Amino acid sequence: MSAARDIAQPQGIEERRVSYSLSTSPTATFASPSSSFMAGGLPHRAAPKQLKPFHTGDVKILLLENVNQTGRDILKGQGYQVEFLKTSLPEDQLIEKIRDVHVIGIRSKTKLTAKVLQEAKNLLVVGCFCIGTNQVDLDYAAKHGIAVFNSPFANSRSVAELVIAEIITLARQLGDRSNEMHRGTWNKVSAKCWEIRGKTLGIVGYGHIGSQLSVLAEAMGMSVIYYDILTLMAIGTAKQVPTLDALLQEADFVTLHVPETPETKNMISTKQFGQMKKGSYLINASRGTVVDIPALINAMRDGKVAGAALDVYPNEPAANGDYFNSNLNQWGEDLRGLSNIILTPHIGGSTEEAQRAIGVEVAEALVRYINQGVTLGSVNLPEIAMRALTLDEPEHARVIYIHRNVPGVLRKVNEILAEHNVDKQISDSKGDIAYLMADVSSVKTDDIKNIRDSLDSLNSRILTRILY
Ligand SMILES: NC(=O)C1=CN([C@@H]2O[C@H](COP(=O)(O)OP(=O)(O)OC[C@H]3O[C@@H](n4cnc5c(N)ncnc54)[C@H](O)[C@@H]3O)[C@@H](O)[C@H]2O)C=CC1
Ligand SMILES: O=C(O)CCC(=O)C(=O)O
Repeated sequence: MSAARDIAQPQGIEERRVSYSLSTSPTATFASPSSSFMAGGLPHRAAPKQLKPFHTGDVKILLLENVNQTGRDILKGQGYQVEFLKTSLPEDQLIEKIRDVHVIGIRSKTKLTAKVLQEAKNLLVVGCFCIGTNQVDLDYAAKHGIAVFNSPFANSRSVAELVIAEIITLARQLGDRSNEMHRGTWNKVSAKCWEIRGKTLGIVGYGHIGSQLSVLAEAMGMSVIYYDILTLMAIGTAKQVPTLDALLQEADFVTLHVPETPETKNMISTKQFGQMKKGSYLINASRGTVVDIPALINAMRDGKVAGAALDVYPNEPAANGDYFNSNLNQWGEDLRGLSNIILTPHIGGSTEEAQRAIGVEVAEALVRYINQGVTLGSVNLPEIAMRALTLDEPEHARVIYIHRNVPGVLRKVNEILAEHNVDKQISDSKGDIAYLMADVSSVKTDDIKNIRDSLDSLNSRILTRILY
């Protein structure tokens, strides 16, 4: 890692607080967290000091995939240079762009693989303006001192509401009836159209979305069962079942809310469709790799599955347009030809409320990390928060040392820091990676340079940042 990854808090820029309308109603407002939270999570009377690193230079941020205005405003408000694009980028263009930036903001489509990240010599931090982080090589990022943040639940309610809409839409074949009417055909039928009251919803993955959905479904008179690799407290009268097979055999509607992992790849395939009740329904708003789509097509053609709603696909286009064709996914035409199938373009989290909240949450996490080194909410580094330095402390510096988690490092670091007054220090590890933060007082520019040079010379070093 090069020392160039120390970046500047541009001087003379005030940290601005922003309020946004993030409502459950169009008129309500939501204020972002208080400044004491911004200052590192602990109440403190003096104004937090604007930290700048040893080497100055403007913070360059690339925001892809139409990150919400709220996030853009917060980052621009800091005086950072923000480049904004509505789409994701193909790998070659991404590599060109990422070389130059300190921060990249993405959603679910941009693949930050090891190949891409190894070109990102200045990259300090990735902001995933979404829940899923499967699109980022988290391990590679951690091993190279690149922090990754996401928004763990700001769009959960939006996904849960979409799924509720889909359950009724499938049960009543609303998609097909609406399409027929659009073509001028009146087709008033009740055969194989059902109420959802009294039916069983099987939720696979009972996390933020699954559990939220459970409450909504019970409120509409459904019975809820769920399967999760963890033993989780049931909400309402929902019941955890011990195996996926047990869930598939009992549920009238199966809905998937698991992350993309090696274990969830093709989790629902021919064998699992075989276990499902005849005439049941499948909903997937998790990740496209979780369902084996050719197997779904067969199960629907056989009548085993009476309807399906898909929001996610193994391959998704980078931008809006006429891209959802057989070039993208070879089974595209077959899927579109089925009856009672709802196909949506990965919009589970696409509501004004969710996108605004995500914009605020992730942008604020990025600002805290850039300006203060605080890792609260990071998905790949240990979570560290320490009271901010304040304007009352003129000759202080914050030392951040990201290192390999091997024996003896703290002794060596503290030998280096021992010549100075360490006001506060904190260290934590996550797997192979450890993160140390120390505030030292009465340091002059030469001291800061010496501290950095000494830390940089340690074998365990991944990244040194000094903010002062
Ligand atoms: N369609 C869309 O726009 C959106 C899709 N998502 C997707 O939904 C997924 C779930 O989101 P959350 O509920 O917020 O995640 P979460 O992390 O809160 O919950 C996921 C649950 O799945 C469980 N799980 C993991 N592996 C499993 C396995 N092999 N079998 C059974 N259970 C397993 C976990 O233990 C956890 O309880 C995200 O990872 C993301 O991929 C999230 C937001 C929007
Ligand atoms: O809104 C997006 O782009 C992605 C939503 C999603 O899948 C997520 O939050 O994980």
